[in-house]
Amino acid sequence: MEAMPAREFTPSSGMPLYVLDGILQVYGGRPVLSVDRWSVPQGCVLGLVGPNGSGKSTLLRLLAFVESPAQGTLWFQGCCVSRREARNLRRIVTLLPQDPYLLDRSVADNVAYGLRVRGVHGGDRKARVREALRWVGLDPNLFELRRVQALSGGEARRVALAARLVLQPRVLLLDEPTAEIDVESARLVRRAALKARSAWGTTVIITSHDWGWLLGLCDQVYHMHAGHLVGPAPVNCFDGPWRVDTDGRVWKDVGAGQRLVLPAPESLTATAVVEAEHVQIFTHRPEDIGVQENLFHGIVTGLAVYGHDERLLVTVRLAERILLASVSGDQRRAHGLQPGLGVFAWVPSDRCRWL
Ligand SMILES: Nc1ncnc2c1ncn2[C@@H]1O[C@H](COP(=O)(O)OP(=O)(O)OP(=O)(O)O)[C@@H](O)[C@H]1O
Repeated sequence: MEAMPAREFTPSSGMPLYVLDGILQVYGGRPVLSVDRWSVPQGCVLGLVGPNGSGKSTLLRLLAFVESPAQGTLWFQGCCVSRREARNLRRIVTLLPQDPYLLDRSVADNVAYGLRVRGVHGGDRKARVREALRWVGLDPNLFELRRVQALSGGEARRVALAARLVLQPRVLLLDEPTAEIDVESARLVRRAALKARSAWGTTVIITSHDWGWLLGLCDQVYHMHAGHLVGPAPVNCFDGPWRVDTDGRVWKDVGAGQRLVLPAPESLTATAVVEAEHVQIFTHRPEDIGVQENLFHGIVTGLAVYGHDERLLVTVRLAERILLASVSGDQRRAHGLQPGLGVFAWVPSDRCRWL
Protein backbone atom coordinates (compact mmCIF):
# COMPACT_ATOMS: atom_id res chain seq x y z
CA MET A 1 0.00 0.00 0.00
CA GLU A 2 1.41 3.43 -0.90
CA ALA A 3 1.34 6.13 1.77
CA MET A 4 -1.08 8.87 0.77
CA PRO A 5 0.51 12.28 0.12
CA ALA A 6 -0.69 14.76 2.75
CA ARG A 7 -1.64 17.37 0.17
CA GLU A 8 -4.16 15.03 -1.43
CA PHE A 9 -6.42 14.68 1.53
CA THR A 10 -6.57 16.23 4.99
CA PRO A 11 -9.10 14.63 7.32
CA SER A 12 -11.01 17.17 9.39
CA SER A 13 -12.48 14.92 12.07
CA GLY A 14 -10.93 11.49 11.93
CA MET A 15 -9.58 9.68 8.90
CA PRO A 16 -12.36 8.53 6.54
CA LEU A 17 -12.35 4.82 5.78
CA TYR A 18 -12.76 5.32 2.04
CA VAL A 19 -12.13 8.31 -0.17
CA LEU A 20 -13.12 8.11 -3.83
CA ASP A 21 -11.49 10.65 -6.10
CA GLY A 22 -12.44 11.11 -9.76
CA ILE A 23 -13.79 7.57 -10.03
CA LEU A 24 -15.18 6.44 -13.36
CA GLN A 25 -16.32 2.91 -14.14
CA VAL A 26 -16.95 1.84 -17.71
CA TYR A 27 -18.57 -1.37 -18.98
CA GLY A 28 -18.39 -2.18 -22.70
CA GLY A 29 -17.26 1.38 -23.44
CA ARG A 30 -20.25 2.84 -21.57
CA PRO A 31 -19.73 4.93 -18.40
CA VAL A 32 -21.92 3.45 -15.64
CA LEU A 33 -20.51 5.17 -12.55
CA SER A 34 -18.98 8.58 -12.02
CA VAL A 35 -17.99 9.85 -8.57
CA ASP A 36 -16.02 13.12 -8.35
CA ARG A 37 -15.28 13.03 -4.65
CA TRP A 38 -16.90 10.97 -1.89
CA SER A 39 -15.79 9.76 1.49
CA VAL A 40 -17.14 7.16 3.90
CA PRO A 41 -16.53 7.72 7.64
CA GLN A 42 -15.19 4.85 9.73
CA GLY A 43 -17.79 2.87 11.65
CA CYS A 44 -20.83 4.33 9.90
CA VAL A 45 -23.86 2.46 8.63
CA LEU A 46 -24.49 3.96 5.23
CA GLY A 47 -27.27 3.34 2.72
CA LEU A 48 -27.36 3.56 -1.06
CA VAL A 49 -30.77 3.86 -2.68
CA GLY A 50 -31.65 4.35 -6.32
CA PRO A 51 -33.51 2.91 -9.29
CA ASN A 52 -32.45 -0.20 -11.22
CA GLY A 53 -29.22 0.33 -13.11
CA SER A 54 -28.21 3.46 -11.17
CA GLY A 55 -24.81 1.97 -10.25
CA LYS A 56 -25.31 0.75 -6.66
CA SER A 57 -23.87 -2.74 -7.20
CA THR A 58 -21.03 -1.34 -9.31
CA LEU A 59 -20.08 1.03 -6.50
CA LEU A 60 -20.19 -1.81 -3.95
CA ARG A 61 -17.90 -3.97 -6.13
CA LEU A 62 -15.35 -1.15 -6.25
CA LEU A 63 -15.57 -0.68 -2.47
CA ALA A 64 -15.13 -4.46 -2.06
CA PHE A 65 -11.98 -4.35 -4.25
CA VAL A 66 -13.36 -7.09 -6.49
CA GLU A 67 -12.99 -4.81 -9.48
CA SER A 68 -10.90 -1.74 -10.23
CA PRO A 69 -12.15 1.56 -11.62
CA ALA A 70 -11.36 2.52 -15.20
CA GLN A 71 -10.22 5.92 -13.89
CA GLY A 72 -9.63 7.61 -10.57
CA THR A 73 -8.22 6.75 -7.19
CA LEU A 74 -9.66 4.80 -4.32
CA TRP A 75 -8.16 5.47 -0.89
CA PHE A 76 -8.68 3.10 2.04
CA GLN A 77 -7.65 4.12 5.57
CA GLY A 78 -5.60 6.94 4.12
CA CYS A 79 -3.73 4.79 1.62
CA CYS A 80 -4.03 4.56 -2.12
CA VAL A 81 -5.03 1.00 -2.96
CA SER A 82 -2.88 -0.81 -5.50
CA ARG A 83 -4.05 -4.00 -7.27
CA ARG A 84 -1.80 -6.11 -5.04
CA GLU A 85 -3.10 -4.47 -1.90
CA ALA A 86 -6.70 -4.97 -3.07
CA ARG A 87 -6.15 -8.72 -2.76
CA ASN A 88 -5.12 -8.36 0.89
CA LEU A 89 -7.97 -5.99 1.69
CA ARG A 90 -10.50 -8.56 0.51
CA ARG A 91 -9.70 -10.42 3.73
CA ILE A 92 -11.18 -7.62 5.84
CA VAL A 93 -13.73 -6.17 3.42
CA THR A 94 -16.52 -8.54 2.57
CA LEU A 95 -19.34 -8.25 0.04
CA LEU A 96 -22.67 -10.05 0.15
CA PRO A 97 -23.82 -9.93 -3.49
CA GLN A 98 -27.45 -10.00 -4.60
CA ASP A 99 -27.25 -13.68 -5.59
CA PRO A 100 -24.71 -15.14 -3.18
CA TYR A 101 -23.07 -18.41 -4.14
CA LEU A 102 -23.27 -21.27 -1.65
CA LEU A 103 -21.26 -24.51 -1.80
CA ASP A 104 -23.14 -27.79 -2.23
CA ARG A 105 -22.34 -28.74 1.37
CA SER A 106 -23.77 -28.30 4.85
CA VAL A 107 -24.77 -24.95 6.33
CA ALA A 108 -21.85 -25.17 8.81
CA ASP A 109 -19.34 -25.87 6.02
CA ASN A 110 -20.55 -22.84 4.12
CA VAL A 111 -20.37 -20.51 7.10
CA ALA A 112 -16.97 -21.90 8.12
CA TYR A 113 -15.44 -21.65 4.64
CA GLY A 114 -13.94 -18.17 5.02
CA LEU A 115 -12.52 -19.00 8.44
CA ARG A 116 -10.90 -22.17 7.07
CA VAL A 117 -9.26 -20.12 4.31
CA ARG A 118 -7.98 -17.70 6.96
CA GLY A 119 -6.53 -20.56 9.01
CA VAL A 120 -9.01 -20.52 11.90
CA HIS A 121 -9.44 -24.10 13.14
CA GLY A 122 -10.94 -26.28 15.85
CA GLY A 123 -13.32 -25.26 18.59
CA ASP A 124 -12.91 -21.56 17.95
CA ARG A 125 -14.14 -21.99 14.37
CA LYS A 126 -17.10 -24.11 15.45
CA ALA A 127 -18.09 -21.61 18.16
CA ARG A 128 -17.89 -18.70 15.72
CA VAL A 129 -19.99 -20.54 13.14
CA ARG A 130 -22.68 -21.28 15.71
CA GLU A 131 -22.66 -17.69 16.93
CA ALA A 132 -22.95 -16.31 13.37
CA LEU A 133 -25.95 -18.57 12.71
CA ARG A 134 -27.62 -17.27 15.84
CA TRP A 135 -27.01 -13.70 14.68
CA VAL A 136 -29.10 -14.32 11.58
CA GLY A 137 -31.84 -16.08 13.53
CA LEU A 138 -30.98 -19.69 12.58
CA ASP A 139 -30.77 -22.16 15.46
CA PRO A 140 -27.40 -23.94 14.97
CA ASN A 141 -28.80 -27.15 16.45
CA LEU A 142 -31.40 -27.26 13.70
CA PHE A 143 -29.44 -25.84 10.79
CA GLU A 144 -25.74 -26.66 11.17
CA LEU A 145 -25.92 -30.03 9.43
CA ARG A 146 -28.62 -29.19 6.88
CA ARG A 147 -27.51 -29.15 3.26
CA VAL A 148 -28.00 -25.75 1.67
CA GLN A 149 -30.08 -27.31 -1.13
CA ALA A 150 -32.70 -28.13 1.48
CA LEU A 151 -33.10 -24.50 2.58
CA SER A 152 -35.71 -21.98 1.53
CA GLY A 153 -34.49 -18.97 -0.46
CA GLY A 154 -34.71 -16.71 2.60
CA GLU A 155 -32.84 -19.19 4.82
CA ALA A 156 -30.11 -19.55 2.19
CA ARG A 157 -29.67 -15.77 2.11
CA ARG A 158 -29.33 -15.74 5.89
CA VAL A 159 -26.66 -18.45 5.69
CA ALA A 160 -24.79 -16.34 3.15
CA LEU A 161 -24.99 -13.37 5.53
CA ALA A 162 -23.75 -15.53 8.44
CA ALA A 163 -20.80 -16.59 6.25
CA ARG A 164 -19.80 -12.88 6.05
CA LEU A 165 -20.51 -12.02 9.68
CA VAL A 166 -18.39 -14.92 10.94
CA LEU A 167 -15.34 -13.17 9.49
CA GLN A 168 -15.88 -10.18 11.81
CA PRO A 169 -15.13 -7.92 8.84
CA ARG A 170 -13.81 -4.40 8.95
CA VAL A 171 -16.29 -3.51 6.20
CA LEU A 172 -19.52 -5.31 5.40
CA LEU A 173 -21.08 -4.51 2.03
CA LEU A 174 -24.63 -5.77 1.59
CA ASP A 175 -26.18 -5.64 -1.88
CA GLU A 176 -29.96 -5.55 -1.54
CA PRO A 177 -30.08 -7.86 1.47
CA THR A 178 -33.82 -7.33 1.88
CA ALA A 179 -34.84 -8.18 -1.69
CA GLU A 180 -37.52 -10.89 -1.64
CA ILE A 181 -37.33 -11.54 2.09
CA ASP A 182 -40.02 -11.20 4.72
CA VAL A 183 -40.30 -8.52 7.41
CA GLU A 184 -38.71 -10.75 10.07
CA SER A 185 -35.66 -11.42 7.87
CA ALA A 186 -35.33 -7.69 7.16
CA ARG A 187 -35.35 -7.11 10.92
CA LEU A 188 -32.58 -9.70 11.35
CA VAL A 189 -30.45 -8.06 8.66
CA ARG A 190 -30.87 -4.74 10.43
CA ARG A 191 -29.98 -6.28 13.80
CA ALA A 192 -26.92 -8.06 12.35
CA ALA A 193 -25.65 -4.84 10.71
CA LEU A 194 -25.94 -2.88 13.96
CA LYS A 195 -24.41 -5.69 16.04
CA ALA A 196 -21.43 -5.92 13.68
CA ARG A 197 -20.85 -2.21 14.09
CA SER A 198 -21.12 -2.28 17.88
CA ALA A 199 -19.13 -5.54 18.33
CA TRP A 200 -16.23 -4.95 15.92
CA GLY A 201 -16.62 -1.34 14.73
CA THR A 202 -17.59 -2.69 11.31
CA THR A 203 -18.47 -0.10 8.70
CA VAL A 204 -21.63 -1.25 6.92
CA ILE A 205 -22.78 -0.11 3.48
CA ILE A 206 -26.15 -1.37 2.28
CA THR A 207 -28.02 -0.98 -1.00
CA SER A 208 -31.78 -1.21 -1.15
CA HIS A 209 -34.79 0.13 -3.01
CA ASP A 210 -36.54 0.70 0.29
CA TRP A 211 -36.02 4.29 1.48
CA GLY A 212 -37.98 3.73 4.68
CA TRP A 213 -36.01 0.66 5.74
CA LEU A 214 -32.67 2.32 5.01
CA LEU A 215 -33.59 5.56 6.78
CA GLY A 216 -34.58 3.61 9.88
CA LEU A 217 -31.19 1.89 9.97
CA CYS A 218 -28.51 4.10 8.46
CA ASP A 219 -26.61 7.13 9.70
CA GLN A 220 -26.84 8.51 6.19
CA VAL A 221 -28.56 7.42 2.97
CA TYR A 222 -27.17 8.47 -0.42
CA HIS A 223 -29.38 8.52 -3.46
CA MET A 224 -27.85 7.17 -6.67
CA HIS A 225 -29.11 8.11 -10.09
CA ALA A 226 -27.70 7.24 -13.51
CA GLY A 227 -24.28 6.43 -12.09
CA HIS A 228 -24.06 9.54 -9.88
CA LEU A 229 -24.30 10.03 -6.15
CA VAL A 230 -26.99 12.65 -5.55
CA GLY A 231 -27.70 13.43 -1.95
CA PRO A 232 -27.06 12.59 0.88
CA ALA A 233 -30.46 14.20 1.50
CA PRO A 234 -33.50 12.38 0.07
CA VAL A 235 -34.11 13.69 -3.44
CA ASN A 236 -36.51 13.41 -6.33
CA CYS A 237 -34.95 12.84 -9.75
CA PHE A 238 -36.93 13.62 -12.88
CA ASP A 239 -35.32 12.28 -16.04
CA GLY A 240 -35.58 13.88 -19.46
CA PRO A 241 -36.46 14.05 -22.26
CA TRP A 242 -38.17 17.39 -21.64
CA ARG A 243 -40.60 19.17 -23.91
CA VAL A 244 -40.25 22.91 -24.43
CA ASP A 245 -43.11 25.21 -23.39
CA THR A 246 -44.18 28.31 -25.34
CA ASP A 247 -42.44 30.54 -22.79
CA GLY A 248 -39.14 28.69 -23.13
CA ARG A 249 -39.46 26.56 -20.01
CA VAL A 250 -39.55 22.78 -20.11
CA TRP A 251 -42.13 20.27 -18.94
CA LYS A 252 -42.96 16.62 -18.67
CA ASP A 253 -46.04 14.62 -17.81
CA VAL A 254 -45.81 12.96 -14.39
CA GLY A 255 -49.02 11.01 -14.95
CA ALA A 256 -52.77 11.62 -15.25
CA GLY A 257 -52.09 14.78 -17.25
CA GLN A 258 -50.20 16.45 -14.40
CA ARG A 259 -47.28 18.53 -15.68
CA LEU A 260 -43.99 19.32 -14.01
CA VAL A 261 -42.75 22.67 -15.37
CA LEU A 262 -39.17 23.79 -14.81
CA PRO A 263 -36.70 26.39 -16.06
CA ALA A 264 -34.89 25.22 -19.20
CA PRO A 265 -31.82 23.02 -18.64
CA GLU A 266 -28.72 23.02 -20.84
CA SER A 267 -29.86 19.77 -22.40
CA LEU A 268 -33.38 18.47 -22.95
CA THR A 269 -32.21 15.06 -21.72
CA ALA A 270 -30.87 16.38 -18.38
CA THR A 271 -32.18 15.06 -15.06
CA ALA A 272 -33.85 17.51 -12.66
CA VAL A 273 -33.12 17.01 -8.96
CA VAL A 274 -35.40 18.45 -6.27
CA GLU A 275 -34.65 17.65 -2.63
CA ALA A 276 -37.49 16.16 -0.59
CA GLU A 277 -36.89 19.01 1.87
CA HIS A 278 -38.21 21.46 -0.74
CA VAL A 279 -41.39 19.59 -1.62
CA GLN A 280 -44.36 20.87 0.38
CA ILE A 281 -47.39 18.85 1.42
CA PHE A 282 -50.94 20.20 1.76
CA THR A 283 -54.04 18.32 2.82
CA HIS A 284 -56.31 20.72 0.88
CA ARG A 285 -55.72 22.52 -2.38
CA PRO A 286 -53.97 25.75 -1.30
CA GLU A 287 -55.47 29.12 -2.25
CA ASP A 288 -52.07 30.74 -2.80
CA ILE A 289 -51.64 31.45 -6.50
CA GLY A 290 -47.88 31.00 -6.13
CA VAL A 291 -48.21 27.26 -5.56
CA GLN A 292 -50.70 26.33 -8.29
CA GLU A 293 -47.99 25.33 -10.76
CA ASN A 294 -46.36 21.96 -10.07
CA LEU A 295 -49.05 21.12 -7.53
CA PHE A 296 -49.72 17.39 -7.77
CA HIS A 297 -52.42 15.27 -6.28
CA GLY A 298 -51.36 11.93 -4.81
CA ILE A 299 -51.78 9.41 -2.01
CA VAL A 300 -49.43 9.03 0.97
CA THR A 301 -47.94 5.53 0.83
CA GLY A 302 -45.39 5.67 3.65
CA LEU A 303 -43.75 7.69 6.43
CA ALA A 304 -40.28 7.07 7.81
CA VAL A 305 -38.40 8.93 10.52
CA TYR A 306 -34.91 10.00 9.54
CA GLY A 307 -32.11 12.32 10.58
CA HIS A 308 -31.48 13.58 14.09
CA ASP A 309 -34.35 16.06 14.44
CA GLU A 310 -37.30 13.75 13.86
CA ARG A 311 -37.86 14.64 10.24
CA LEU A 312 -40.22 12.33 8.43
CA LEU A 313 -39.84 11.25 4.84
CA VAL A 314 -43.25 11.07 3.22
CA THR A 315 -43.70 8.98 0.08
CA VAL A 316 -46.56 10.18 -2.11
CA ARG A 317 -47.77 8.11 -5.04
CA LEU A 318 -48.67 10.26 -8.03
CA ALA A 319 -50.27 8.53 -10.99
CA GLU A 320 -47.04 7.10 -12.39
CA ARG A 321 -44.30 7.80 -9.89
CA ILE A 322 -43.39 8.27 -6.26
CA LEU A 323 -42.64 11.73 -4.91
CA LEU A 324 -40.61 12.21 -1.72
CA ALA A 325 -41.32 15.06 0.69
CA SER A 326 -39.83 15.85 4.06
CA VAL A 327 -41.97 17.11 6.95
CA SER A 328 -41.44 17.78 10.65
CA GLY A 329 -43.20 15.79 13.38
CA ASP A 330 -45.38 18.86 14.08
CA GLN A 331 -46.43 19.08 10.43
CA ARG A 332 -47.26 15.40 10.39
CA ARG A 333 -49.50 15.78 13.43
CA ALA A 334 -51.10 19.01 12.20
CA HIS A 335 -51.97 17.44 8.82
CA GLY A 336 -52.79 13.99 10.23
CA LEU A 337 -50.48 12.49 7.64
CA GLN A 338 -50.80 8.73 7.34
CA PRO A 339 -50.69 6.13 4.58
CA GLY A 340 -53.77 6.25 2.40
CA LEU A 341 -54.40 9.99 2.89
CA GLY A 342 -54.95 12.05 -0.27
CA VAL A 343 -52.66 15.10 -0.37
CA PHE A 344 -51.33 17.81 -2.63
CA ALA A 345 -47.57 18.00 -3.11
CA TRP A 346 -45.94 21.13 -4.43
CA VAL A 347 -42.59 21.07 -6.23
CA PRO A 348 -41.14 24.62 -6.36
CA SER A 349 -39.52 25.07 -9.77
CA ASP A 350 -36.84 27.44 -8.45
CA ARG A 351 -35.50 24.69 -6.15
CA CYS A 352 -34.49 22.37 -8.96
CA ARG A 353 -30.88 21.65 -9.92
CA TRP A 354 -29.78 19.79 -13.02
CA LEU A 355 -27.59 16.72 -13.39
N1 LIG B 1 -20.91 -6.80 -16.35
C1 LIG B 1 -21.54 -5.79 -16.93
N2 LIG B 1 -21.37 -5.54 -18.25
C2 LIG B 1 -22.00 -4.49 -18.84
N3 LIG B 1 -22.81 -3.64 -18.20
C3 LIG B 1 -23.03 -3.86 -16.89
C4 LIG B 1 -22.43 -4.93 -16.18
N4 LIG B 1 -22.82 -4.88 -14.88
C5 LIG B 1 -23.66 -3.83 -14.80
N5 LIG B 1 -23.79 -3.21 -15.98
C6 LIG B 1 -24.56 -2.00 -16.26
O1 LIG B 1 -24.09 -1.00 -15.36
C7 LIG B 1 -25.17 -0.17 -14.94
C8 LIG B 1 -25.18 -0.14 -13.42
O2 LIG B 1 -25.54 -1.44 -12.96
P1 LIG B 1 -25.63 -1.81 -11.42
O3 LIG B 1 -25.87 -3.28 -11.32
O4 LIG B 1 -24.47 -1.24 -10.72
O5 LIG B 1 -26.95 -1.01 -11.00
P2 LIG B 1 -27.83 -1.15 -9.67
O6 LIG B 1 -28.16 0.24 -9.23
O7 LIG B 1 -27.16 -2.04 -8.70
O8 LIG B 1 -29.13 -1.85 -10.24
P3 LIG B 1 -30.19 -2.84 -9.55
O9 LIG B 1 -30.97 -2.01 -8.57
O10 LIG B 1 -31.03 -3.28 -10.71
O11 LIG B 1 -29.43 -3.95 -8.90
C9 LIG B 1 -26.44 -0.75 -15.56
O12 LIG B 1 -26.75 0.02 -16.69
C10 LIG B 1 -26.04 -2.15 -15.95
O13 LIG B 1 -26.76 -2.58 -17.09
